[in-house]
Amino acid sequence: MQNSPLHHFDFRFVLLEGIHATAVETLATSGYSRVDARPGALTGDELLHAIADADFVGIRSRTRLTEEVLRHAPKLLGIGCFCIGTNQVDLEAAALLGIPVFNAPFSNTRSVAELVLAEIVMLMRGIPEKNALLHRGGWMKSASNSWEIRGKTLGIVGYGHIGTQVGVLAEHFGMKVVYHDIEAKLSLGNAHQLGSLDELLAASDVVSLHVPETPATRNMMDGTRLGAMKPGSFLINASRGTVVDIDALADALASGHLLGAAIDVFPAEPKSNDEPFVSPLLRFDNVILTPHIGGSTAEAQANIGREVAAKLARYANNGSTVSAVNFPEVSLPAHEGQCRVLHIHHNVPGMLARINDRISQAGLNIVAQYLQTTQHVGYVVIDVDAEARQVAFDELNAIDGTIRCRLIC
Ligand SMILES: NC(=O)c1ccc[n+]([C@@H]2O[C@H](COP(=O)([O-])OP(=O)(O)OC[C@H]3O[C@@H](n4cnc5c(N)ncnc54)[C@H](O)[C@@H]3O)[C@@H](O)[C@H]2O)c1
Ligand SMILES: O=C(O)[C@H](O)COP(=O)(O)O
Repeated sequence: MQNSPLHHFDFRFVLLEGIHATAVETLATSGYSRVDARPGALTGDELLHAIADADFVGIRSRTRLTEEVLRHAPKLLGIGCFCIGTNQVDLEAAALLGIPVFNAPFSNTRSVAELVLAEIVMLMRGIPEKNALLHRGGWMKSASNSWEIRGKTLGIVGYGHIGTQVGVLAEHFGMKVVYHDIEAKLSLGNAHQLGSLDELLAASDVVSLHVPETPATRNMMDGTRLGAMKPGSFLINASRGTVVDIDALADALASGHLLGAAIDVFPAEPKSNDEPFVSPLLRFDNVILTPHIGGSTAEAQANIGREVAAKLARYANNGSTVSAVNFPEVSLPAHEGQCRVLHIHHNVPGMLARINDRISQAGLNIVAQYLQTTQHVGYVVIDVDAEARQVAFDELNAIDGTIRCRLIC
């Protein structure tokens, strides 16, 4: 990793995956004009080459930033996930390399919730298969397997930002809402938290998944869990593709145990719009397939562009790490008239004493000091008078255990 007192307005931002233009506008407003914005996701050597010289990288859900990839970007100071999910980044490796990761935890949640509501109505009316048949010239005017959603039970798995909104919207349609979450949650409206996932599966006419990708949610909906759903019920997944065993879902649809599904996310997704999509679900007319567009609305993408770009710009020119998902969070005021030294270090015993010894031995006057730690990483921010900046930087940068040191004046 390179530690340097580079002027912060020289930073280079690389934005991949067609991040909304509001990101570039927001960075420009903050004084950053060196922005390389590209349309698609990159992999392999193309990715390494694109980010080799970047100070900041912006991605969405498709770009994998593994430890190996991060090690090929020695200047990298910060990562912006212009989406909710951050599972595509090795968060721990990033933290140990001194790289905070930011995301947009709320901006696209309403878009996902609206899509899920529409899918509940479509599935329970049998619209996907009627629509497919009609496109092939078939006419299936029938009320068989066609229901109002009023009075039916929606089971929400993962009652977070999206799950709660789905619940509220579903109640407006007259649905009964039950949910399962590993945390105790405040129930909105008349929603009712159930003690276990199995209880929820047995009670629900529609199950909608809104959990993050974690080891515990991987294949959470396997053959056994799908079998535990009510006969003739429906499954919706707009969370992460790894949460559902797709082959087991295909079996449950083929046997008629499930009457339909709406799937927006897949275990393997094409890297670009030019790659073909392959799935055992292609043969089912009663499955709504969407290409991971739950959060892809104009409103959501414009808001995400602004939100994450603002977080990156704030970290670049102020050092604030508020809402970083992998890093000690420090909220910093402006530092006009002073210089700010940002010191990221391994969180080992005695580190703060070492920092303060260095500062006092150098006779530096500290105007303000901020500290926050996580299990492995510590982040100290020190404001000093402008004339002391180089000494302060050199002293802190020389401390054993330093991961990264940066000066903002
Ligand atoms: N399809 C899309 O385009 C799209 C858009 C946005 C978000 N997402 C995905 O949707 C998911 C949910 O997003 P969110 O913003 O609501 O997240 P959130 O963090 O606000 O909520 C997730 C909830 O799941 C719960 N949870 C975690 N592990 C669980 C488990 N094993 N069992 C039950 N509950 C568990 C958490 O306690 C939390 O309440 C994420 O995976 C996110 O990446 C997809
Ligand atoms: O995590 C998210 O916010 C969603 O999965 C959307 O991802 P996207 O920005 O790649 O559409």
